[in-house]
Amino acid sequence: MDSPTSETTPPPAPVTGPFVGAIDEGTTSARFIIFRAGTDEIVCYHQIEVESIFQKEGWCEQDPMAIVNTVNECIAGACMKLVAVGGKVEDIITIGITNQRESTVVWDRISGQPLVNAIIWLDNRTTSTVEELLETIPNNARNINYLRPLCGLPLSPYFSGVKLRWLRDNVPVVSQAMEKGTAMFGTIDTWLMYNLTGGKEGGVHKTDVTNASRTMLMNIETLQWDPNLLKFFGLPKSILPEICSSAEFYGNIAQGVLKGISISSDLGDQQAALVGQQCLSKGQAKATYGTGCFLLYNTGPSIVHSQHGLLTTVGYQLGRKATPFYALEGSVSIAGAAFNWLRDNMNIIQNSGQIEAMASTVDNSLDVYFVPAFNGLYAPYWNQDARGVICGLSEETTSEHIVRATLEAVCFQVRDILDSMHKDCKIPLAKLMVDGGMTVNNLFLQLQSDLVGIQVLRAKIAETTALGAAMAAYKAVEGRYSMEAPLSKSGPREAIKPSINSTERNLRYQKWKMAIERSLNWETSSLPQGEREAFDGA
Ligand SMILES: Nc1ncnc2c1ncn2[C@@H]1O[C@H](COP(=O)(O)OP(=O)(O)O)[C@@H](O)[C@H]1O
Ligand SMILES: O=P(O)(O)OC[C@H](O)CO
Repeated sequence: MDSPTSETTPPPAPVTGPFVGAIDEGTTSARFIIFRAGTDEIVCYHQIEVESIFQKEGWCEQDPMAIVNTVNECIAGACMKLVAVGGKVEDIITIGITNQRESTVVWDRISGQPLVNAIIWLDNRTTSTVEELLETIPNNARNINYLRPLCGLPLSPYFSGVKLRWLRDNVPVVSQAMEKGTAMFGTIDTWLMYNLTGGKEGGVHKTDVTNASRTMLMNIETLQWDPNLLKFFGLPKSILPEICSSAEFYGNIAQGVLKGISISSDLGDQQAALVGQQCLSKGQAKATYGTGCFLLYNTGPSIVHSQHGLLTTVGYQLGRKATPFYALEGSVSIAGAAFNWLRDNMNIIQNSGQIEAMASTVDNSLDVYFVPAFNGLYAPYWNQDARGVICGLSEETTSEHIVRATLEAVCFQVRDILDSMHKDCKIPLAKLMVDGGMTVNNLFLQLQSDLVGIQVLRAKIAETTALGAAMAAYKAVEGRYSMEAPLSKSGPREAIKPSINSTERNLRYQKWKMAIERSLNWETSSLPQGEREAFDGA
């Protein structure tokens, strides 16, 4: 006999297409998300963590085949869920790719197999490569900004060109393959796309302007590989992928559940979030808080060269003939990753679900300041010799204060970047769109608003990065997608306003700057003169 509820509640209607899929391959996890086409409505998704390998101090690698397998598992998992709710996989009209940027893969053209593990963007092994490259700059200038006019970036271990040069100099199997012309280079988008479209059996070798703009090898004006940059790094052009726009036909998927479906977009994850957040006009900015934190400010079609430590990067180019939009970027290498460290190395937390509750048990951080400069400091300092410090410890300090200071560290780093953006762009930012894994934390967003003194607007959906890739893919296929107003299933953005006064804010920021001073140039082979004498005399 039917229960009363089954008489009154009809079974849910099966979901109907068309759909657009997005692969989001982040540093911590990969996911495949299926959106209802032309909207921000998530129909289903599947997410799996990706393991990082730490072989030596400062090194961070991932297994390229594990990345491909994880993405394939995510695709299969999400498609199963789609079918379970009555949707049809053949109604996925196209997919897009978005990815952790700068991470570097080199593989063999004949076998299609990786020659080494992927060097992840966070990896710091190339500090000595940067030193060597600085020595080659004319007139003994040793200027980290020497290449900025060409590529918009300072010389730093962060970028793919430096990692590739390290591989050439240190891994014989890579240098030999480069010489023989059998090596292929790609960032994670390129590697995934090559595998999805057939691998050694005709897989495409392409990237997009946003990912290419993070290699130090692409000319920021021509959007092509630059012969002078290739000469500086001593790298052959034959290993590089073709640079395409962020929204166009890339190729068809060769096998698996999505066989025959096209790939129509490719964007670095931070640029995809800029699109997904609808920051499509000059002057709009967003911050994404994941493993790292990345603040991008849309500068429209103009290239703005930062005088204050920010990066000039391509924001997006939505179609072969579309005007490229540029962005100023402030990159913070350690944001959510600091909590992974508190969990895995310090045992202070067991999972990220505890962070907000723990930090809320105390009213403040009790004057504790944590600079998590594990692999140097990125924007605006670009100090590869900085290392982490925790200052202001007292007998009263508890784990809760340290957890709260870790949240505040991310907020202060964003203040550093906003101050630089203000100096570069002259106009102070009135509000900041935010997204990413850390933004589920309400206390964190309040602290962010308090410590920078502006309104923070939480994204309507958590998956803005994937949404940006899906929007770009749909635009490539349909052309008519209204980027300014996607059909939105969710309400207005939640606004968080500052709750402390500027005197308190500025006082706390001064303390942060003192903590920063203590972290800079820590990694040094020789002690400064005065300190060495004091030590010798002891
Ligand atoms: N409630 C939380 N509070 C603070 N940080 C969090 C919270 N939940 C997750 N995180 C952090 O967010 C990061 C994961 O965010 P995500 O956007 O998925 O990263 P990615 O795109 O880099 O893979 C992790 O480093 C984790 O420590
Ligand atoms: O993995 P995420 O989301 O922190 O992003 C990594 C960045 O793309 C690195 O530049």
